[in-house]
Amino acid sequence: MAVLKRRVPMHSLRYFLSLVGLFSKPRLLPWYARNPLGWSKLFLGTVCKGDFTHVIATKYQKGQKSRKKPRHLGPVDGSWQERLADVVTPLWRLSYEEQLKVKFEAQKKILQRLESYIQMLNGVDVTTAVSKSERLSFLLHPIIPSGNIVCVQSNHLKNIPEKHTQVAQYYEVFLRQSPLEPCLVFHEGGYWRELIVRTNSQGHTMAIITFHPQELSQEELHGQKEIVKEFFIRGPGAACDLTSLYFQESTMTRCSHQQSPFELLFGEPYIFEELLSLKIRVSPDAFFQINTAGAEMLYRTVGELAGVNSDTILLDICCGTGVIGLSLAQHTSQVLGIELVEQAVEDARWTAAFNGITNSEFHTGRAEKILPGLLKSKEDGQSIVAVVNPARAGLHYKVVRAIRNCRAIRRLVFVSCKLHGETTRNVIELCCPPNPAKKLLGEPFVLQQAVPVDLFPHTPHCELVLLFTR
Ligand SMILES: C[S@@+](CC[C@H](N)C(=O)[O-])C[C@H]1O[C@@H](n2cnc3c(N)ncnc32)[C@H](O)[C@@H]1O
Repeated sequence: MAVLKRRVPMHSLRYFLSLVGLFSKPRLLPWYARNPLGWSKLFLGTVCKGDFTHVIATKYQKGQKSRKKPRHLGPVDGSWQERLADVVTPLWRLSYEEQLKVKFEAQKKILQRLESYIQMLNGVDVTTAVSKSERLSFLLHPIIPSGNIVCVQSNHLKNIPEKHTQVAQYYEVFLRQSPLEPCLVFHEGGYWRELIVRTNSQGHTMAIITFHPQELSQEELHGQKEIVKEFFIRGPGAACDLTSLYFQESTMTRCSHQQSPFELLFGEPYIFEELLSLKIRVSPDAFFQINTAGAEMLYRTVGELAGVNSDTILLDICCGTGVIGLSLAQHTSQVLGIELVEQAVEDARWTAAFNGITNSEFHTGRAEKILPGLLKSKEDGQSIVAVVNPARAGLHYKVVRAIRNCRAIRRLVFVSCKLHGETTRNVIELCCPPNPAKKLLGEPFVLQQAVPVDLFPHTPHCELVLLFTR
């Protein structure tokens, strides 16, 4: 059995005791464009060609004849370890310089397609030589490398810290001795589901176990919690020296704290991180960037592009634990944060109070519900800078519409972890000519600058910071 990380989530590393990931189809990545057509065709994945695994495998196995082998009997190309590395960290064979080049070109291609589409919407003839050229009308900065590349040898995957590997390995020991089956495929039963490990720069470690209770009684469930707690306090797992162990009983694939509470089995309830001179509190349900040094580079970039001053109201939409707004609070008149996850908002309020920040206000709930009303109450001529940092699903169209129709917002910083699908639609709706049918009435934004920031070395993921003004 191997301990695998199945995907690269934004806020933590999850481990699954399953080889399922290795058999999944190669995922297509959006870096190869064909002809620019409609935006949905352009950006929704249908025009992608190839994937990193394929490209790298081709590069390294030229001249080798392909052999057919049954998929379940053993590795076809290279060792299992290499295949796993190809799936989880497809760029691992490239030098870091080469990785940055690949990522920069990928971001540039996406921006070129986006720009020509926006030009087309605005009536520019995209067949002319200038618009067909590779030049962009806005400033695309060189990619900012990850601040701190940590290449720890842990299960041979370069993006997993040693501590995470250690906790995952002890969890595996625990699972092997448990009479209850692990839950490998959600709908196929089993109890022990995911392990999420979070570490901070001081080495404090929070582990969160999600567990499917199946038919267990409350008493039996209590018994299991005691057993796993004992394993990590006094049993072999004590070697991990966990700062906290959380347990979430979960009958859905994903549950918020409200749906099913994170129960602290032992230790400290929070983990703290030092970033941009702030001490930040992080709860188990709150998002936090996985690469703190890289995140600092990202937030500095956002701060520079936001260009706030003491008269500015800074809107931090999808603010998580509030780091972006709070790191700029002293340069603004007020910070207004909106965030869906209640624990993250509580963290943001705690962080503001602990760091002596008194000009911030955080709202819990969906941005699409809160923002329109919040903007109405601020229509007194004061300039507003908006920063949006949505999850991969992008912003709800009501958020885009509220921003677009608020005259006080002349400057917008959009942090995208994946300029794709809905996020591309967001950008188009921010920049297209006024469209009464869609209630997009305000002046269009113009993309001025784009800065790719690499938070995820060895993987194809890259953050992109976009500055729009009007
Ligand atoms: C990529 S994270 C960014 C968080 C924060 N800016 C940071 O850097 O830590 C996206 C955040 O958006 C929140 N979110 C998702 N959907 C939302 C919605 N409809 N309204 C408000 N926040 C939402 C998530 O809970 C998550 O905290």
